[in-house]
Amino acid sequence: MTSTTDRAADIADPWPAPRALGPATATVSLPGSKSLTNRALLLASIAEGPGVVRRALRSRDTLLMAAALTSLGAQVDTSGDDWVVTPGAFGADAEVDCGLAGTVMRFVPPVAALSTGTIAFDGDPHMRNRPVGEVLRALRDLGVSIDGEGLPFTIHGTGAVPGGTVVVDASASSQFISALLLAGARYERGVDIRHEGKPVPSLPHIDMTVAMLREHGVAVDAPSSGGDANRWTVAPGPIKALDRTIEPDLSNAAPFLALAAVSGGTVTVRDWPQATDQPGDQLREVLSLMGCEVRVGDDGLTVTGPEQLTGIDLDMRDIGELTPAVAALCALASTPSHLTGIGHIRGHETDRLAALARELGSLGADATEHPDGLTIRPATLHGGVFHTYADHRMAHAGVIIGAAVDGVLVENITTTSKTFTDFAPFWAGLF
Ligand SMILES: O=C(O)C1=C[C@@H](OP(=O)(O)O)[C@@H](O)[C@H](O)C1
Ligand SMILES: C=C(OP(=O)(O)O)C(=O)O
Repeated sequence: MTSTTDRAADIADPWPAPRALGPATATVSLPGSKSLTNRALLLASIAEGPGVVRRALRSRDTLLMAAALTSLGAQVDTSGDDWVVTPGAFGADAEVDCGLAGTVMRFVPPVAALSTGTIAFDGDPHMRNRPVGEVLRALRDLGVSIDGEGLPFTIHGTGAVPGGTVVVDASASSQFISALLLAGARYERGVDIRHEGKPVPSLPHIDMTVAMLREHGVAVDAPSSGGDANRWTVAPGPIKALDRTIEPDLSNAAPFLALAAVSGGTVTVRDWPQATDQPGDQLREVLSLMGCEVRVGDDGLTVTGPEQLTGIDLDMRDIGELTPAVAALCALASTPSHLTGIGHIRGHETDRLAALARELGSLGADATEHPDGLTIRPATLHGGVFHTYADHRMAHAGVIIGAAVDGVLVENITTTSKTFTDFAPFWAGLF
């Protein structure tokens, strides 16, 4: 994990991003998915018996999730690659550090509400700006006692949650819906959630939640499986214990595949699943649209970059977390790009639309932010410092540009440890 001293050193001494001097060729095995690992850990902690999360991602976000569940009363053995989770009585008073992990700040409170203890939540300085009020409001409506409207907040558990129907505006984050669904089977009446508001982003992440709940034997109705639009229900009942294996993180594949795209090289990501709920799978389509050759074979997903990348017009509402990497590719494309549907990513690890426009612009890109997206036109880029705002995916954007442009320095490269421990040496090893 990155210490405060390491972070200070990174800021004083930004990391020279390796430059691809010819077509890059690489085959990589990537660490596990953050979204799958944190859902798997949480569900295992409230299941009927001990479970195993194989090939769990070991990174800041997942260790924070393991620590949070442990402080509630579960046992999470993170000593090997396969993490064993033993549910326990949730009764101790606890303090939960959310770090900068949306999945911890949104997913843990609905489970903490099952405790008889008092659970206090806080996190990194920027975490206090990220939206969570709707989750807390919904939990109050479902019968939970909470002090606070946003981070920091405290849950006063009584050992049971009545549950029932609730209306949520999830236009700021799909995680609001996933959070309530993940705990809902353990509520006395389950949950019946209706979304009211602008469209919900990142819908594939809610489908991931629904699929994993069903694998645990939970009965779920969802719009994507024939249910009413904007309505999700979970029936009360037991959560089966499971032994499951985590897929590689396909969103974190973005910089690696982008390396092929910007260098005209060929990169293979091993163990690309044939079928998956991860939105990162849509990189196949995005990279094809930009002119890459993309094929899935027995060895994984292979991308070969074109001579020149083509810009794209793309609604990214479903795949907002891919925006920094895609925006970096757009800044290197020979035609304009319009990325839309992503106003909500202003509430991610940083305001990603503002940060991308500023940082790509500081390297010479013609990038304009709009309320719900970015326009990026062709321009000649140059070196300079790329600031990351403690955002792992901003760092990915920086290294992608740095692979194609001389003299790019990425500030606070170790912020990548949020979802990828030792990213910098791994990335440098490809050059
Ligand atoms: O449920 C999840 O695991 C996630 C949902 C998405 O959040 P938003 O809906 O807030 O974009 C995504 O961006 C985030 O990286 C992970
Ligand atoms: C938005 C992201 O993370 P979080 O889970 O913290 O919301 C992300 O990883 O791009």
